[in-house]
Amino acid sequence: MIELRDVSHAYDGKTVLQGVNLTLTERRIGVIGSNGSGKSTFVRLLNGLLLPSQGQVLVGSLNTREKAKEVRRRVGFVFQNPDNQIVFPVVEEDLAFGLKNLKLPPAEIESRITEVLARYDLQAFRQHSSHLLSGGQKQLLAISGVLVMQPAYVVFDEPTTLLDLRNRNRIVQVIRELPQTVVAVTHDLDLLSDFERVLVFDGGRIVKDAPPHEAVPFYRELMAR
Ligand SMILES: Nc1ncnc2c1ncn2[C@@H]1O[C@H](COP(=O)(O)OP(=O)(O)OP(=O)(O)O)[C@@H](O)[C@H]1O
Repeated sequence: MIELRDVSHAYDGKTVLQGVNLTLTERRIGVIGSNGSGKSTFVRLLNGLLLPSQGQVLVGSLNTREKAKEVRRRVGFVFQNPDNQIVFPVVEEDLAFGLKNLKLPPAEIESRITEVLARYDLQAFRQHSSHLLSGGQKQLLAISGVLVMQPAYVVFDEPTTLLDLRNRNRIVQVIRELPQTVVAVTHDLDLLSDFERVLVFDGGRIVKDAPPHEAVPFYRELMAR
């Protein structure tokens, strides 16, 4: 469970998120809203990438303000652009980085990397240059880098925006199959069809919190005004 208690956030004195009180227990939670409505700010608060200017964010019993490292281990974050996430020049090294930081035994590191590469059909790319992968493969590698850490939650910030339709469909399938709790910011409304809960942001506030069959039409109407 992730809980936000009276959370607000400001950048340089300008409030962009206000009065957010939420308990997130569902397995699939979507976040939609216009450009600049506060979606990315909201999801960055969930894993302690950002700390709230006011209020508290709790992941289980962990306060993001006090337990940043533990929170980040439990809440993985996949950025819109995999180039911002892929750090190492070789696929295998990129996947091993976080695991080595955890000081896991080499055999455990090896088995986690082998498993995730097999899961996403990337075995042939193990020794490949990570930055020479295709856009879709890079997004899979970025997701793999998060999954090897075995987080309980995975947050996606616009995971399909940069992808062509085939790769977009692949990533949608990957998200569907994840056993983890997923929170996804998206402008790709079809992605949300099987989600349980959708939060609609407008001007830094949540203006609708409902299942997709209610929240998506509400958002379409809001954008048509
Ligand atoms: N690091 C920052 N410093 C200052 N202002 C910021 C920063 N990040 C975001 N903002 C501002 O905060 C507001 C909310 O931005 P945020 O990125 O959370 O919105 P968003 O809903 O994710 O938008 P988009 O759909 O365009 O990605 C915007 O006005 C944005 O310009």
